[in-house]
Parts: sequence; structure tokens; C-alpha cells
Amino acid sequence: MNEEKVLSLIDVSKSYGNKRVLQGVNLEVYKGHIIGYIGPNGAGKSTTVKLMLGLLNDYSGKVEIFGSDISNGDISYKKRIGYVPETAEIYENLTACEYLTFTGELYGLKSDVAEKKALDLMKEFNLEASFHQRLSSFSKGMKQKVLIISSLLHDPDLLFYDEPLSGLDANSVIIIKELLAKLALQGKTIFYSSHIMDVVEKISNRIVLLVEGRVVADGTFDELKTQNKEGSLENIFNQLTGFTQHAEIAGKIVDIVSEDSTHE
Ligand SMILES: Nc1ncnc2c1ncn2[C@@H]1O[C@H](COP(=O)(O)OP(=O)(O)OP(=O)(O)O)[C@@H](O)[C@H]1O
Repeated sequence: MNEEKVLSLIDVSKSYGNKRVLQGVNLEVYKGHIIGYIGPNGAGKSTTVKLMLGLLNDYSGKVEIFGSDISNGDISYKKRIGYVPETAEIYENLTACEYLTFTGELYGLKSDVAEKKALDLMKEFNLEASFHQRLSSFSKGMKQKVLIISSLLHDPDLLFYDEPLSGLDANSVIIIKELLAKLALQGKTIFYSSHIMDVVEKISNRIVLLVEGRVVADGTFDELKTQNKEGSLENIFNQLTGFTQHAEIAGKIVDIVSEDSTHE
């Protein structure tokens, strides 16, 4: 294959205490691809992302990004990465302008360049009027847009998006989907982790399903569909995770909620 490998995980395992949360993960991701990284709660998706970002040490196996082992002490690869975390610690006391200029500078942009780019991007997200307001006054969706802007300011080559659509309205979701497709066409690589199956199904060139720290499926949506004889990614997910008790569990929850519900 002539495609340029942007990241690879080779037999990567990670434990927290006695608990092995990644169990020999192998993965190769190529330039310009959008990888949908899915799996049940607790499967190890965020752990994989944090590990690739160099936020977690103490793993076994090898992680290579842009052709270099990330454990070699050279952290310059981080300047080429944009990250939207699942849950972000955002500096609420800063204004959007201050926050974005600060993060842009951390990625090596000049202050005035970062500020101008931030304002231009805020305008496109219809947030111009809030540019000088504190983030503490922002709604959840507005904060999410700021996080997305901060992941893009330095024009990174590789994006790690962990549930990036959280809190976004339907119009903004469409913008982000289009944006990701355009960035991929430009040669950016996107590692996209989410529980919103219909979005993953539509935007990903390849889908990787992680269950209990192991890759149990890896292929295009069409390949997964052929292999599993299921219609939607949601159905494939249900089948491959072996989960069929939806109605039974929902029924039990209703029973528990209505138990002893006589009010004083
Ligand atoms: N700092 C930590 N200390 C101990 N255990 C952890 C820690 N972080 C994660 N875990 C455990 O590792 C496992 C994988 O967690 P992770 O956050 O990677 O899952 P996930 O696939 O991203 O889940 P979700 O879909 O719920 O976000 C879980 O069992 C979790 O309890």
C-alpha cells in the first residue's frame, strides 16, 4: 500500500492497577482517513486516545505517530495534533478570546495571528458577539464550539475527536460533519470516537470496534455490513457486542422506578 501511515498501535496494552483495559490493540491509520472508533462504555476508547496523545505512560507495545515512536522523548509531534476531549477542563474565567489566543500560543502561533484566526472561526460558528465574554457564561454547545475551534487553530495534521458533537444543535452537527469531510480531503487524518452511530456510519472511511480492550471489528462500513448481515451500524454494534437484552433491562428499570412509589 502506498498510503502514508499517520499512526499505528502495535500490540498495545494498558492496565490501571490490576485491571487490563487495553489488551493487545493493533491499529493502522492512514493519511486523509476518518477512523470511527466505537465501543461500549468502558471499552477503552478514551484510554487509547489519551495514550496516543502522550497523556498516559506505563503501557506496553508501541505507539507510532507520523512515523516515530512517541516514547522516544521527542514531543514535537504534539504540535501537529488537535484534540477535543470527551470532558474538557476549560478555563471558565477566561474570555473566549483569551482562551483561544492562549491555546493558539501554546501550539506556537503568534498572539495576534491566534486572536485573528479565533475571531474569524468564532464568526463562522455565529459566536462573534460572545468573543469577549467569559466562558463561564457560555452554554454547553457554545463551549463545545470553542473546544472545536481550539483544536483547529494551529491547522493540525491529525485530529483526535472524542464525542465532539456533544451538546451541538442539529445545524452545527451538519457543519462539523461537512468540515471533517473537507479536512480529510485536504489530507488531514481524523480519529473520531463517538457513540452516535449514524454519524460514525456516514463520515468514517473505516470503523474500528473495541470491546473490553480488544479490536473485534475493523473495516469499512460496507465490509462490516457484509460480514455481519446487519443493516445499520447500530445493529452491527448490537450484534458484535452480543447485546440483546434491551427491552428486558428497560422493563426492569421501569419496575424498579415504580416499586414502593407511594409518596409520604
Ligand atoms: N484513571 C483511571 N483509573 C482507573 N481506571 C480507569 C481510569 N480511566 C479509565 N479507567 C477504566 O478503564 C476502562 C476504560 O475506560 P475508558 O474511559 O477508556 O473507556 P471508554 O471506552 O472511553 O468509555 P466511554 O464510552 O464510557 O467514554 C474503564 O473500565 C474505566 O473504569
